[in-house]
Amino acid sequence: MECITLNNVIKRFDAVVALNNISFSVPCGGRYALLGPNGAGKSTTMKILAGLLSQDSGEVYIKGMKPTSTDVKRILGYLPEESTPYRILSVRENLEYIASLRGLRDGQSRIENLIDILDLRPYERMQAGKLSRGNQQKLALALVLLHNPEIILLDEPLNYLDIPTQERVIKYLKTLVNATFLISTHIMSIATRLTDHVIVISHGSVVWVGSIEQLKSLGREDEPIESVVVKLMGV
Ligand SMILES: Nc1ncnc2c1ncn2[C@@H]1O[C@H](COP(=O)(O)OP(=O)(O)OP(=O)(O)O)[C@@H](O)[C@H]1O
Repeated sequence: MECITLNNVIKRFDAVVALNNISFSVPCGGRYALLGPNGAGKSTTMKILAGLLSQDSGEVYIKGMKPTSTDVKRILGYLPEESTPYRILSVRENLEYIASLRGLRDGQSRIENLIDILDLRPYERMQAGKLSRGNQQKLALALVLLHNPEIILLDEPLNYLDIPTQERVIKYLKTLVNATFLISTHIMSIATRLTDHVIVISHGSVVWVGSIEQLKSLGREDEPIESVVVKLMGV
């Protein structure tokens, strides 16, 4: 079954065609990276999938449902590229507020667990607006993962994180074996560690889809995977 589907999606911002008839799908349980040069349309795609932007034409489904539907909001976790938690609430208050909005029965235990996994314990009483950028990113990730979403859309998830935290986050995301992932990133090592398939887009259209193994096999022996991706992007 497909958990993420885009069929012939077009999105314009005035004269700019951000998405130009883009189509791809991610099977349920799939772990896909979305790669593309600056301005290719990755964040626009993610925002449409999260129900925050509407397409001009084409079809978009999350598990067969429209992204704006309440049922999708229950099962989807979306991390935007520049995520900002509620600045005047503390780390713990942010988590408690979202747990309560989502009506989570196991909210308290999930909050404790994520505070530990993301190493937020020393900052739990600090206002989010006073956190370092990296600690804000950790909180943003915790807020996205709090309800144990089935479909996880992450736009540059490891931005600002120090290396030990990157490793913790990678380890944790790997434990979520039943979730469907679409991860937009510019960093190939993040794609290869967190996903097993890639969708390469350029100028708002898909130019290549395949497994990381297939991607590697396109290059010469010892050719860095980044170099293969650059050729596919046509930049
Ligand atoms: N709100 C907006 N208003 C006008 N143009 C926009 C808007 N959002 C995106 N665009 C344009 O749409 C195109 C695709 O942008 P998008 O942010 O989706 O690309 P991206 O692949 O995420 O880029 P990057 O890797 O630089 O983050 C770009 O030309 C961008 O300038």
